[in-house]
Amino acid sequence: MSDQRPARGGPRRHSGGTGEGRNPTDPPSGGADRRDAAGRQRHRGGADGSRARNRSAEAPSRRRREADAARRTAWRVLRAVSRDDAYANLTLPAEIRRARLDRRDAGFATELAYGALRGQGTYDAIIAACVDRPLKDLDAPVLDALRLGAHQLLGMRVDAHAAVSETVALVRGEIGAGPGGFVNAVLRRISAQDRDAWLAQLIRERGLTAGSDEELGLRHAHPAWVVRSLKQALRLADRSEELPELLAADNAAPEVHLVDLPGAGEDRLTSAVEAGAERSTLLDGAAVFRGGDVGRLPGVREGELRVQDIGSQWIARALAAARAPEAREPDAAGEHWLDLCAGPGGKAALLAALAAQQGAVLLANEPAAHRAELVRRALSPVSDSAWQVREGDGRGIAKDPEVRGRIAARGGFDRILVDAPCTGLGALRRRPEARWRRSPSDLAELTVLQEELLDAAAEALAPGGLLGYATCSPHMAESVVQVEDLLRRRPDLRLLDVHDAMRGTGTPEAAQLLTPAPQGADDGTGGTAGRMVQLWPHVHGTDAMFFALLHRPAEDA
Ligand SMILES: C[S@@+](CC[C@H](N)C(=O)[O-])C[C@H]1O[C@@H](n2cnc3c(N)ncnc32)[C@H](O)[C@@H]1O
Repeated sequence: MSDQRPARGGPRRHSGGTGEGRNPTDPPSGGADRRDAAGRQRHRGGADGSRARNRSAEAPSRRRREADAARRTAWRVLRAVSRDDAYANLTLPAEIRRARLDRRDAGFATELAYGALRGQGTYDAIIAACVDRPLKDLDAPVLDALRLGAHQLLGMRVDAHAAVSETVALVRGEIGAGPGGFVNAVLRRISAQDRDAWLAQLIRERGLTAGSDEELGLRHAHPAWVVRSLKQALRLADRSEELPELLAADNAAPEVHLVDLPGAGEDRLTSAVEAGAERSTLLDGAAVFRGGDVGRLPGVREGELRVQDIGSQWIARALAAARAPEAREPDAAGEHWLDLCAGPGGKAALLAALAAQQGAVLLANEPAAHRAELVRRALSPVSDSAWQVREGDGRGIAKDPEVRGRIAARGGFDRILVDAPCTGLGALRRRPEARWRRSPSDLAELTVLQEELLDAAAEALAPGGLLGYATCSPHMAESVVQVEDLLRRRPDLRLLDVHDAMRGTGTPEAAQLLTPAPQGADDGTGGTAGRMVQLWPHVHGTDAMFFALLHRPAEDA
């Protein structure tokens, strides 16, 4: 049996629990498989379909047949992601509720599922080195279990014995007895060396050069094309040497950030601070919460205290506070604001609250009906005289007769936010599976949509108005290049230095962290990047949000 042979790559670190194990080169799938009454797959075992004779060193009565609830929850999340293209951040809370996990187990399931998903590319490379066939030939449920096992062994402080035996129990309970031996044997091979040793082996075997996109991608579990995009964006910001830090930050769980909607009544932030949150050092009205269940904080259920990345808050506040160069009015009273891509309503809620304070009104636009409903819900704590939701394609907004009627007197909207659909490469911390699901081909479609939304916004902008363009992606094609292209198509627009508005709304500490890209740098973008802001997880603790501010000078200015 394979577990009796020295494992590849070094001495065994532990003896393993079940003692059961088939050679990992035995197929776990194929014609020999059958399903039980519950539709779960049962594996008969060997390549020839004969019943496996892998017996545990433990007595059968002592072999665990069921996984613990936390591991089962994590496995279900991985199954939903790989089988149904589900989003882990939506599936996980539902699975945690379904399994009624307590706080500790919920934390374990979260770390397990998110870590296995984030690390998938690297774990798959390691698993592939332990089996003799392409991973696509493994049963998907078995592969998901192996990923969970690999993350426990190489990415968490889980005892190796427990990692192997509990994962095998998970496989037995959820898939069938047959693949239990296979999984046991593969995990034992994986456990033979630690993550660094595995990386060194794979890098050596693949002949990867240190610091290459492929080597960094393997080391930090990012596809090479994503590494390349982030590298380019960092170079533009004169932060090239920070790439490993950024990649590492993408693999860390983001902190929970809170925003207290201004004008919503009591000071919810103070209550949150009393309950353990810390006021943000970057932005007034924001806090960081590390205390677990955010739902128990006063105001969260009512939607007045909201979970929102500080980068998003900062952008909404900067747009609301920005002043056009020729602005005559001291404030935004009487202005019409537009959030063109509002769903699910994070920035729209803050914008609406700020609009209400300043005597402006916000139109929040979102084409997807269910997301438009989320926007309505997000805006509900704010007086409904300050906002309205439009359900429709943002590209047609300037031609919508109802919208035209509303803004006719001002000649357009005074402030527009285009928080465009994008690859989300700036929010990889939040969406653990996204990096493996996205591909460079997504860019082609998204950049066309971004361009069309920007054109529509420019058309709907009033003379003297401000247009904010945000993406949750530092990819140059979705950020700086979009703005450059818009300026070429619309010579009536001017690019403002958005640092002024960002510094004006952030704390002095935040202002210090805003280092503009070198002006006039030979960056292939015309040197305008210095007037746009790129936030970074490893610098600002926010998502890698991009923000640029444009202005349409009034004709008489
Ligand atoms: C990045 S999200 C916006 C996030 C939002 N601003 C927030 O802070 O919660 C982009 C949104 O644009 C919407 N969208 C997609 N196509 C659109 C279109 N043609 N016009 C307007 N919005 C669109 C998506 O449904 C999605 O809700």
